Amino acid sequence: MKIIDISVPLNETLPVFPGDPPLVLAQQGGAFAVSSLSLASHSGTHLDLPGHLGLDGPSVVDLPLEQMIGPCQVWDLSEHRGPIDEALLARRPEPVGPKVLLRTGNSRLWQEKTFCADYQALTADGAAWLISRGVRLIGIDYLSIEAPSGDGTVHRLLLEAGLIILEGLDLRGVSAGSYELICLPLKLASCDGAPCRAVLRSL
Ligand SMILES: N[C@@H](CC(=O)c1ccccc1NC=O)C(=O)O
Repeated sequence: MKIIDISVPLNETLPVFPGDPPLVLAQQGGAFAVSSLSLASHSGTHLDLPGHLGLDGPSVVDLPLEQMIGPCQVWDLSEHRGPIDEALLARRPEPVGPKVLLRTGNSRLWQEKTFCADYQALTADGAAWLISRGVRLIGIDYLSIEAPSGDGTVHRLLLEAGLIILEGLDLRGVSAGSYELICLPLKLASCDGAPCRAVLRSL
C-alpha cells in the first residue's frame, strides 16, 4: 500500500500568504538541543477554521476525526486555467464524496521561492456547489482557496456551512482517484486554523 505525503516541508524559505507572520526556527545548541519555533496558524499545509473569518465554530480540539480522516477523492484540474467555478465542478462524472482535494496548476507554484498571487482559486458559486453536494472537507494545493482579490465570501460560505478547508497541499505527484486521507492538524485548543501533516493512502 502506497502512502503519499501531500504536506509541504516547513522551513523559513517556504512562501507565506502576504501579511502572515513568517516562520522562524531558532536552533538552540547544547547537550539536549531544543529549538524555538514561531509560525503562523496558516503556515504551509494547514486547516482554515471558522475563527479565520471571525465566525463561531469548532477549533481543532472540537473537530470529529472523521472529518479529517477517511475516504477522499482527488480531482485533477491541473489542465484547467482560470477560476474553479460551478460550471467546471459540475462537469465531474463521479458521485461526490465528503472529502475532495483539488489538484490544480497551483502545485507547480511550490517551485517558486516567493508567494505567487496568480493562483487558481474557487469561486463563490463553486463553493455553493460543493456545499450542496455534501462536501465536508475541501482541499487545494496553494496557500488560499480564495483569490487574493476576494473579500472572504468564499471562505465564509464554506466555513459557515461547516466545511473545513485544507490549504497548502502539494499534489504534484498525485493522480486523480480515490484515496484515504489522513490529515492531522496540531491539536490547538482554540485557534482560527492549524498546521497539518496530511498524507494519502492509496486504496
Ligand atoms: N491566509 C488565508 C487567506 C487570506 O488571508 C486571504 C485570502 C483571499 C483574499 C484575502 C485574504 N486575506 C486578506 O486580505 C488562508 O489561509 O486562507
